[in-house]
This record gives sequence, C-alpha cells and structure tokens, in this order.
Amino acid sequence: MFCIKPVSQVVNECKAIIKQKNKSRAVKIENALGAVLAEDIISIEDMPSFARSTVDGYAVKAEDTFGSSENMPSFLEVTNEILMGKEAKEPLDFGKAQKIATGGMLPPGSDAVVMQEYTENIDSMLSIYKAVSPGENVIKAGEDIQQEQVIFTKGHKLRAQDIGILAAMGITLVNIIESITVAVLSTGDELVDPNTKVLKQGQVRDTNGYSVTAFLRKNNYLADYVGICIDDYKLLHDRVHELYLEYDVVIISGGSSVGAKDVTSDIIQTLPEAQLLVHGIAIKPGKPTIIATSKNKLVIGLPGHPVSALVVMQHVISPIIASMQGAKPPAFEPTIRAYVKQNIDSQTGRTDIIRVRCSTDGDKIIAEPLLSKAGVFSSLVKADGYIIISESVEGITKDSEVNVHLY
Ligand SMILES: Nc1nc2c(c(=O)[nH]1)N[C@H]1C(S)=C(S)[C@@H](COP(=O)(O)OP(=O)(O)OC[C@H]3O[C@@H](n4cnc5c(N)ncnc54)[C@H](O)[C@@H]3O)O[C@H]1N2
Ligand code: MOO
Repeated sequence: MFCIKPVSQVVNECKAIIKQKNKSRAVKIENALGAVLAEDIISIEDMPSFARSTVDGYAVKAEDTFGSSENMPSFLEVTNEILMGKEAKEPLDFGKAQKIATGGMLPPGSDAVVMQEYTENIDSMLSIYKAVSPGENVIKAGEDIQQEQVIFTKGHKLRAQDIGILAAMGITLVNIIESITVAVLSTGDELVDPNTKVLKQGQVRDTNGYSVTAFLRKNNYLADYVGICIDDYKLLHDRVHELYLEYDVVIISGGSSVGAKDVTSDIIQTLPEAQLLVHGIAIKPGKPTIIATSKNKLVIGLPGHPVSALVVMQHVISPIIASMQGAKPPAFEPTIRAYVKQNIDSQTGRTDIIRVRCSTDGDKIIAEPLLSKAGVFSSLVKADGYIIISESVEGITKDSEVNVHLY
C-alpha cells in the first residue's frame, strides 16, 4: 500500500541518501558536451593574452583624437599596418596611428582604436572625424579571463559555449564524472513491440520504453531500452536482478500500483540491501511511483500511464539522477510568464502538473490547460510546457499570471 509523501520531501530525502557516482575519466573536449566536470577548471593564462582591437580601424593614443569632429578633424600620420597573428612590435608615438584589423594586437603606446568609418586616409595622412576615449574599441589583456581564475567548478554540466571557452584557453582534455547508465524495462502483459502492425484487442504498443529512454538520452545519460517483460514474478525478478548488476539505475515502467499483478515493489525489495525509500508521491499524475536503493544503485518503479511516466521522470526522478551524477542543481528553472485561459482545480497537499498549450494574444502569452486523464498521451504531445500547482495552493483562477516550464 502507498505511503504518500510530498514531492519536495521525496526529492530531498533521495538526494541525501543516494551516493554520487565518483568514477571519473579524461575526455577530449569535443566529446564532453553535456558531461559533468569532475574537477575545477582554472585558467593558466590571461585571455586575451594581449590587448586586441574590436573593430577595423586605426590604433591611436586617445588623447590625440580629443575634440575631433566632422567639422574639425584631427590629423595623424599612419606609420604601420599591424598584421593579424603577428606581434605589434613598433611602438606608437604621439601624432601617429597604425592600421589595425578586428582582433589585431594593439601596439605598445596605443590605448584606443578609431573605427575606419570615422577616418579618411590619403597618402598616409589620416583625418579623424570622431574622438575616442581611452580603452574604446579595445579588449584589454585579461579582460575576458584572468590567469588563476576559476572558470568552472566541479559538478558543472558543460554546454556548447563552455566547450568553446575551454578550446580558447587551450584546455583540450577535461576530467568528467562517468555518465550514469540506465536500463529502461517495460512491464505488462498487454504490451507489444511498436513494430507490431496490427494490434489484437487488449494489446497496446510499448510507449514508455521509448519515451523514457529518449528523455534520459536528451539529458546525456547512457540509457538503454531493454525491452518488455510480462507480469510474471519469476521472469521479472530474474530480469531485474540481471539489469541491476549491469546498470547504475534500473527503471521499471508499469506495475507500480496495487493491482494483484503489480509486483514491481515486491521484486525491488529482493535486491541486495534493498531500501524502499518511497512508494507513493503526492503528485498528479504519477502517484504510484516507487523509489528504492540497492547498495549504490537506484531502482525506480514508474507508473504505467505514459503521461504519468514522463511527468514523474521530469519532475521527480531527473533531479535525483542529476544529483547521483554529481551535477550541481540549477539555480533556477527557465520559465516563461503566461496567463491561464481557464480556472484549474487542484487539491492542497498535492503537486499538480498541468500540461498547457501556449499561444499569444498581443504581447501576452496565454496558457491553455490540457486537462485530460493520465492515459491520454496526446495531451503531452500537444503541450508546449506545464504549470506546477504546488502543495499549498488550491487551484488557479482564470487570467492569473503563472510560470510555464517549457518542454
Ligand atoms: N486501486 C488503484 N488503482 C490504481 C491507482 C490507485 O491508486 N489505486 N493508481 C492509478 C494510477 S494514478 C496509475 S498511474 C496507474 C499506475 O499503474 P501501474 O504503474 O501499475 O501501471 P499499469 O497498471 O501496468 O498500467 C497502467 C496503464 O498504463 C498502460 N501502460 C503501462 N505501461 C505502458 C507502456 N510501457 N506503454 C504504454 N502504455 C503502458 C497500461 O496499459 C495501463 O493502461 O494505476 C492506477 N490504478
Ligand atoms: O499517476 Mo496516475 O498517472 O495519477 O494517473
């Protein structure tokens, strides 16, 4: 029988109990997208390592340009052209300018660059029609990153721009925490392979095996869909014990409720040192969820309804696996503000996840609730995102402004 716990309590208790994966390995940065760093990354040099121009134009001493205007230009002599990729060795004297391209190195003595558009260069005589201030159109050495600066800390999940800055810093190998491996097993006598062209009455094609595996892969876990097992105690017991040996996390979809054939909970409890952490969460949809540990492994019994399975994955299981992976929790969830199109009922003491479809009305975003049963999968497919109605709130009234979490 269920012993219902609030979502936040479940997530916090599980995070506290489940041990982080501590195996790390070095990978090339081109293979590190989405990986979680096992080390702090500290810069070994300034970036840029020399002062650079941010525009095409002329390197000058700013004070030589003071007071310049269309009507009263300053006149400087162009003495040199700085070549890209070469050191600017020739110092800049008062009254002089050196031609420079975007990204070129500023010569010693120069502190600003005048954009080419505000100049005219005839026979080495440069007319300047706009004054620049010191530092204008220049990135100073170390302005982007300074030597010894901590760029990322352990637990950071690498994004595309992070891979780029590592390359810019000359850091081409990083230590990452090995990815969590997950097996996704579907259970149910009614389930058949999606390749089944014609369904017999009572049969349904396995949906969760595919959607849950895809969700995990999108989050950079090494997830394998391992097929369907019928609701037979012995067969399911043996399969779960096999998968337990091979994977960090075993997800069993279906059989988490209280029906006579819902044996998932009993089987999970036969695993070595099994500890049942949760059977029943105050969330709709997704109440009959099971979370257990067995030694350092995590074993999940997901509710069978396809919407419930994915909602629970996203809202409950994902933060727990992320913590197991050693990833730092995000400081905030990216959301958009929207106005709800109609009243939504909910019950206090329970978190409700309401799928919504978004549209615009002028500069307002309107969130239309897709209120359907958990068995209606298309509600999730039509949804752009979801609203969370927390345990302490009793419903949302039409036209209220809410946060929508986007899929
Ligand atoms: N007496 C009670 N009955 C139920 C309760 C309850 O509290 N008391 N909770 C209901 C809720 S809520 C849910 S959710 C389901 C969860 O049940 P199970 O986890 O045991 O799942 P099944 O019974 O195996 O399946 C439910 C439903 O989903 C379909 N299903 C299952 N797996 C898949 C799959 N991989 N792909 C596609 N569809 C799947 C299955 O055919 C059933 O229609 O329990 C309620 N009952
Ligand atoms: O988890 Mo059940 O999905 O509330 O329908």
